[in-house]
Amino acid sequence: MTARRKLIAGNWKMNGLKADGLALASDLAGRVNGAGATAFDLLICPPFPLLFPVADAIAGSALALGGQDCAAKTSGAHTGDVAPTMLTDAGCRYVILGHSERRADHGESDALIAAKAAAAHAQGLIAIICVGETESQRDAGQANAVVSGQLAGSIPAGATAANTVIAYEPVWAIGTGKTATPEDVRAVHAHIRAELEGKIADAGAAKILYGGSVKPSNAAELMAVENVDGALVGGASLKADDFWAIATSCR
Ligand SMILES: O=C[C@H](O)COP(=O)(O)O
Repeated sequence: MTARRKLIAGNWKMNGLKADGLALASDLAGRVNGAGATAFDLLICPPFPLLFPVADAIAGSALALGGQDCAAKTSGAHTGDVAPTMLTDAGCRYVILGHSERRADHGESDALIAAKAAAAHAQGLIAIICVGETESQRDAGQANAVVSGQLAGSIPAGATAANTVIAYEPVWAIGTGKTATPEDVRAVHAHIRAELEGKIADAGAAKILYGGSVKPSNAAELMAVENVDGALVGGASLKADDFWAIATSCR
């Protein structure tokens, strides 16, 4: 099996003001700095207004920074949008794209997500492309088909294992406390691994994260599942102790 270093990503979503974000980021940077060699890379994705101050707070640390979205365009008359260059200017290495909350709240299509990912790649960002089925789709036995369609439509030409991470997030498990069973996760991640062939260069080295109610009590079991190469964590990433416990459960 290809060895893939774990990535533990914290998606703060629309939570926290400057003081909260700086305290959390500084706490995590201190833990990363003091940990020595780890089995994981740690990433935080704060809301846009916090990127610059958080970048200053974690400067010199191995804690990585990412955005929660970016535009498909590089600049211009696009009110409210944030260009990939603005993320790199703020010190970001990663950007989350196609999160189910963006797909639902903003009507983002697979084609738009692919365009955003291509724009992110052009600026040297690593795109974390999110996929996952709803509860009704799972109940109808469509989980793999839905994920296949999202992968086919959302991964741009030029994607490689170095510039693209896939996050499998079953919508029904996000923020609900319902976690997919290790067997559910194993089956979908194996399906995604097979689907990446031909869509991502060096597909066997591409990371596939699991997201959806990951917490300290279930992290070790989930992170041990084959083809689970880390986690995309929402609620539990807002508490340093919980997020660090999830990360250090990686072996
Ligand atoms: O991006 C993170 C996911 O939506 C998971 O969120 P959650 O850990 O709060 O369920």
